[in-house]
Amino acid sequence: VHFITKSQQHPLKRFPGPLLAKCTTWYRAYFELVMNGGWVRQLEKLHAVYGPIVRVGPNELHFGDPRAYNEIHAPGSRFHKDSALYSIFGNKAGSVFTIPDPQDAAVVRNILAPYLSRRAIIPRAAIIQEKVVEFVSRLTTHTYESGTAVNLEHALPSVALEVLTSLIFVRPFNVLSAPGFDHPFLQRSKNIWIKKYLPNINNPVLLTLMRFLSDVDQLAKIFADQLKLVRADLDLALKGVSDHHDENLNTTEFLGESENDATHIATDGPLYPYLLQKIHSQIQKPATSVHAVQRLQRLLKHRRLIGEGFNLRFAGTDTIANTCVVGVRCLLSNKDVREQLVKELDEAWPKDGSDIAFEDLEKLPYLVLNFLQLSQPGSDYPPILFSQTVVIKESLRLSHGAVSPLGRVVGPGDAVIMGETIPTGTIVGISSTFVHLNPELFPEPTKFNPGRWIKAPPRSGDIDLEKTDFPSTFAEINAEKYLVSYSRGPRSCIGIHVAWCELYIIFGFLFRKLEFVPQAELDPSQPLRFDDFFLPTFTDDPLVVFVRERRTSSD
Ligand code: HEM
Repeated sequence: VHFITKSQQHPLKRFPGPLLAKCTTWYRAYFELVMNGGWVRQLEKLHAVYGPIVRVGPNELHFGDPRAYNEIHAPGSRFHKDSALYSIFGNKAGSVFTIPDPQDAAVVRNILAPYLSRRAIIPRAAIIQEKVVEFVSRLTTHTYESGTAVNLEHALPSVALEVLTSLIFVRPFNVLSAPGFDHPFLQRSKNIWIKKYLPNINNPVLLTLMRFLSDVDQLAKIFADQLKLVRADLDLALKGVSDHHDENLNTTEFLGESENDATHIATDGPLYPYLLQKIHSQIQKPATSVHAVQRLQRLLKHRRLIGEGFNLRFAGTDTIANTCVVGVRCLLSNKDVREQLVKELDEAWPKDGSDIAFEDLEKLPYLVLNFLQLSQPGSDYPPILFSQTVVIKESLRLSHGAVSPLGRVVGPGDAVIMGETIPTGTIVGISSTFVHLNPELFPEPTKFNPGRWIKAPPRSGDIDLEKTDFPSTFAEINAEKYLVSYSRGPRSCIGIHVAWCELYIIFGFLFRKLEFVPQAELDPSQPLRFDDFFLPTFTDDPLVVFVRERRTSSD
């Protein structure tokens, strides 16, 4: 917690903001701790009062203009992550996610990238499909006749966790079988912010306070159980290379001298054998400097390897689940869009009773004249190829990725953001909601309208889509630039290919195989709300449905 005593000398003095926020970080803490994640809603109010750049802390600025997103998260940016913010995710071991310096993070990202690449995910799509098919089959017991509706806000996180752990671990977490999809591993902390403000949780006084404010004890046990599973998976991989290991692994001892050819490292198996071999092969490369070898060896520490696996388990679960919950909810309350999607899935699905392959789902070339007419009545655009992609993009837009501003520290040197010189060391951020809900970029921003992602082919006299800087209408923008759910720049999501593959399969199978009947009617005008960093976007109606199997003539 920082207090500013000589605010008149402060380099951020010229930026407007509430007096209390200029003096202390407890201003923000109040919204994060007491209002349980109400910070983003408060930011909206602050921008309405103070304009596009607000001083929201003694050393922190928040931007309200969507253009700032791509400047703060620019390709090649050297800005560090705000370590106070990321300390809330810090297990002791750490992982790529919590490394502040993008250059240090790049070392780990380069190791993980081939494993999470599109090339590596294609052979593993069958694993995802198998789990999604199991999920679909479990959902089918929740029929109207059985009287047991299912809460998809629990069920969808279950399949996301099961898929992710099946992809990366030898032994998946096996959460799908929990009654009502209510597995303890799916519990989330009610107050994740506490660690940011009270980082030294070993202090007994702070620990007592944490216990009072949070659900720390119960969650500690749930986390410990999951850590045990991750550790067992690592141990299994280590067994594969040696019967012995300790905290400081000597890679040569474990993997032998011969395994130094990166091309033989399997990217389509579990995480740990891949990681061990990949790091080892880099260490073996003759060109690797002593410094780099030391850095790589640090990554091989037992705790550090566990940290990486544990982080992937979290990074790749709630994010996917949130996108699915938002997308399914919006599809269920938008009959026209849903029917169009289902019709196109039916047309694309093999007619021999087998299931569609991921690569075919991904490039479903649906003819969408009807759809386009729905979204742009009276338009004279020719028929356009459409795909499930736009439904997923719209779900990603409305689920935002992470809603809390992903704080970055300006430097080295001052930076220019939105035309203003920002002094080095300043924490800067912009919540993705300020991009995704901007009405100039996305007219009627709270409305679920996948048609908005269909880029009409330019006609003579149209402006150049790529060159236009900031649009006055959506048709003029390069919209992809403003879909920031996976963030942008050097710290953007490294699991994006895994995520897309999962989303295609989950959406495709759910709507091809099942029909959902909400227990209570879903009101499409209900605003999607968001609290906190992680928690799903939601409305006041829970997403409780009865399920019916769909049969078509080809089944
Ligand atoms: C719809 C799904 C997903 C969304 C919306 C999403 C969103 C994001 C966002 C916004 C970030 C940037 C966070 C930051 O700046 O601190 C991020 C980072 C990350 N994501 Fe994802 N993610 C998704 C799925 C996944 C999956 C499936 C995986 C792994 C298999 C994954 C692994 C990671 C990792 C390791 C990082 C940290 C990268 C770094 O710090 O350099 N994500 N993700």
